[in-house]
Amino acid sequence: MPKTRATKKFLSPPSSSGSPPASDKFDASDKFEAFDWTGQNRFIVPGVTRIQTYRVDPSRWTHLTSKPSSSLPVSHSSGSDESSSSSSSSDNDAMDIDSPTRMTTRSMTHNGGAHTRTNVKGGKRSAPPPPTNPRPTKRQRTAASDETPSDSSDILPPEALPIMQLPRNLKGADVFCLNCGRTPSSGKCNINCYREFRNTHFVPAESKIHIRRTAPGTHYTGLGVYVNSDSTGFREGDYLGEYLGVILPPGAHETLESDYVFTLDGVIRQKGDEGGRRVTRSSHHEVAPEVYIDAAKYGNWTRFVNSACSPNVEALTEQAGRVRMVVYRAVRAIRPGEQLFVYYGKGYFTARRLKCLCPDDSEPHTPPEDTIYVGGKYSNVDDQIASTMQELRPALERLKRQEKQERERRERRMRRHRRK
Ligand SMILES: C[S@@+](CC[C@H](N)C(=O)[O-])C[C@H]1O[C@@H](n2cnc3c(N)ncnc32)[C@H](O)[C@@H]1O
Repeated sequence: MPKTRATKKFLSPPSSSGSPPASDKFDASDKFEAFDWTGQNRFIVPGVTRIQTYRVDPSRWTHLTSKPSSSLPVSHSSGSDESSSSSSSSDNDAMDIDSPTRMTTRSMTHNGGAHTRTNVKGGKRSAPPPPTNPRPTKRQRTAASDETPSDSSDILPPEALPIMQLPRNLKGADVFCLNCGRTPSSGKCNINCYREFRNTHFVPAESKIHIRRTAPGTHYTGLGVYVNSDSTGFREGDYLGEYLGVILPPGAHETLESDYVFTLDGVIRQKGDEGGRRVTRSSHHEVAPEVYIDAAKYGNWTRFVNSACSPNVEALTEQAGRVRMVVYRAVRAIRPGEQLFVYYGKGYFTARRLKCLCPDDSEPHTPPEDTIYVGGKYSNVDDQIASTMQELRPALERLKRQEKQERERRERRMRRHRRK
């Protein structure tokens, strides 16, 4: 089965997201509407019963950020003792993931990225280092804090980027649907593969987790995701959930001041296949652009997963059917009471002039240099890119050979035709 990592990349300018929320009380009047993950009521989750996505109520958002901090009702031990702090949390302090009316967040803006899986056999993917964003303009800052959903012109149609048209001549062992094992281009693998993949591979993580404030003080990282103490926890390799959000058009992330943007690495595709629709016929192939999933305004519980230098969760890009998705998967068994952590990478923190406050270190610290967390270990970003390119090369060369053969066949046919 081909596997690719998604690299979580964080691209945004510094944010002040380290400060505690102004209010830590959640009540039933906090309204959170369920949306599909594009915000356009169209996307692909039908048939998946436990998926819940939320739009954070804009007025609540403003309310939270404009009010001065109130005292915290429950104190948690900080940093390394995350699991014990989690189990000591009171009900008031926790939001059950199944209770959207109690869910809330702080007004943070940031950009992220994900590890990538590709559809190329053995293809392990890592993303190039994130571009450094310019300081946002006033207009950009205003747009980022705008309470209304992004202008619809900013949002690609749901079928656009996550449903990538795969190169038709990547065949046989090259391209698999992770669900059915068929080649998407065979026509037999379709959107149902995505649904089935979710239904069969994902554990019902939503029923095992809750979101609550992390330990106040030095290691305060806002809200975090914890495994319920009365649950069985997760096993290594469990698929926990999909990173949901608004799909941004290429380049849009550069102007956004969002702390929630995940990057889905590009895949090889046929030139002209834009957003899963064949636009022109062309014999050229290219690596499809990265896709950005912004969970600042639309998303699910995965947006609350904090970063740690030794994470227990990894972000992968999976391909099921023609759908690519960023998924969170447990890299080790995760016990009840533990907080879920994914590794954001150093770039995230340096771009925001933040120190990592993860429990792996008793002091605020800078995460490991230029690394991404792939396959249970840290790897140098450049090495990962090089090895990814190395892995892609045979597939690209095969494509070129196939194109050449096809061209020659066509020319022979034409010649025969002319002779007649
Ligand atoms: C994707 S959000 C995670 C959820 C967030 N804690 C919240 O309350 O919405 C990323 C933000 O959480 C905080 N954060 C997460 N991990 C952190 C860490 N290891 N050190 C410091 N801040 C962290 C930062 O403020 C960061 O911008």
